[in-house]
Amino acid sequence: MLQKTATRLLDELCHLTAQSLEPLEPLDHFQLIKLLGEGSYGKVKLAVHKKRGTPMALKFFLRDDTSLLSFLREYNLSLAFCTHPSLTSALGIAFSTPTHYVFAQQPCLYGDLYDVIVPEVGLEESRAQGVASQISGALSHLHSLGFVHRDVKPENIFLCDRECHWVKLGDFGMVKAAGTRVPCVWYCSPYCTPEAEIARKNEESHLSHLGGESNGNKQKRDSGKTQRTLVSVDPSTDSWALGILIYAMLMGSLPWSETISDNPAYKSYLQWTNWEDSASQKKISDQPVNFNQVAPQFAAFTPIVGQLFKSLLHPQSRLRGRPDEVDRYLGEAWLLDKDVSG
Ligand SMILES: Nc1ncnc2c1ncn2[C@@H]1O[C@H](COP(=O)(O)OP(=O)(O)OP(=O)(O)O)[C@@H](O)[C@H]1O
Repeated sequence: MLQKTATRLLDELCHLTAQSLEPLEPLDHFQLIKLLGEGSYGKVKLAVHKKRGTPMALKFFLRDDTSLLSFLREYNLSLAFCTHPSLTSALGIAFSTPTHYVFAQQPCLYGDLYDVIVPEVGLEESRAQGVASQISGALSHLHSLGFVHRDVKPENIFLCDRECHWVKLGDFGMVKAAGTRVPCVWYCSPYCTPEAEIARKNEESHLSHLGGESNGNKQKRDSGKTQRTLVSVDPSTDSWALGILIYAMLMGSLPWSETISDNPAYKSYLQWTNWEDSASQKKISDQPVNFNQVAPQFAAFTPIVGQLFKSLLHPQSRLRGRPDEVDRYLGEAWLLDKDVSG
C-alpha cells in the first residue's frame, strides 16, 4: 500500500515540477567552485549559493541526452524519498539552462568508495562493516517505499568523510518501482545477477530461433520492432549487488569476473554452496564434489560471514536474503585471524 502510494506520488511530483521548472543562469545565483565528478549524462559541480552561502552539488544533465521525465524522476526521488541519512538527498533547487537540466543535492566532499578500496587489500574490516550497515539501511529504506536502486557499486557510494564513517548511496538514474517490466540488461560484471544471464540466454535462443525461420517470416520480423525480453524489477537485485560490494570491500577484488554459469570462479562458488546452476537448472557438475570445501576466493572469510554471502548471493532471486540481513552479522569477525576492531 505504502509502496503504491510512494510510486504514485513520485509520478504526481514529476507532473507538478514539469510545470514549474524555470530557466536560470547558474552564475547569477551560484559560485561554481570545482568539478566533483562526471557521469554518462553530464557533470556534477560543487557550488555555493551566492546569497545564503550554502554549499551544494549541482548535477548538470545534458538536455540532448536526458529526457525531461528521467531528469524529474531522479530529482523528485532524491528530494521526496531519499530521507535516509545514507542516501543523497536533493535540496529543492531545480532549473533549466539552454543546454542542461540542473538540480542541487547535498554535496559529499570526499570522493567515492571505489577510490578508497585498496586493490587486493580492501578496507579495514570495521570500516567495511560500517559501510555495509549504512548501505543496507539505505536499500531497506528504498525497498520499503517500493523502489529498487539497480546500480549499487562502489562508484555510486559517496564519502562524507575520509574514513568512510558516513557514506551515501547516490546515482538514482536506474531506480525503478518494484514490479515494473523493463528490458533485460546484461553486462559483463559480477554485479550483474544470475537471473540477468538467464534472461539474456532466453533472448539469444529466441533470436536464433527467429534467425532459423523462413525468409518470409524473417522479413515480417525485420519490418516490425525489435522484441526485447522484459524482466520484472525486483529488490533482490540490490541484495545481490550488496553481497558483491561487501566482498569487494573486504578483499579489494571481485569474487568472479562475470556472473555466468561457465565462469570457473562462479562455478566453484556454486559448488561450495551446493546450489544448482540456476542458469541451466542442472547440478553444476556430474563429478563428485566436496561440498564442504570452501571456494578458494572465499577462504579468507569466517563461516559466519560465509552464511551472509550465501544468503545475499543466492543464485535464485526468490531465495535471496534482504539487505537488512546484514544487521545480524555486524560486530562478528568476518575475516579469519582478524577481529572487528582490526
Ligand atoms: N551529491 C554528490 N556529491 C558529490 N559528488 C557527487 C554527487 N553526486 C555525484 N557526484 C560525483 O559525480 C559523479 C557522477 O555522478 P552520478 O554517479 O550521479 O552520474 P551518472 O552519470 O549517473 O554515473 P554513471 O555514468 O556512472 O552511471 C559521481 O561518480 C561522483 O563522483
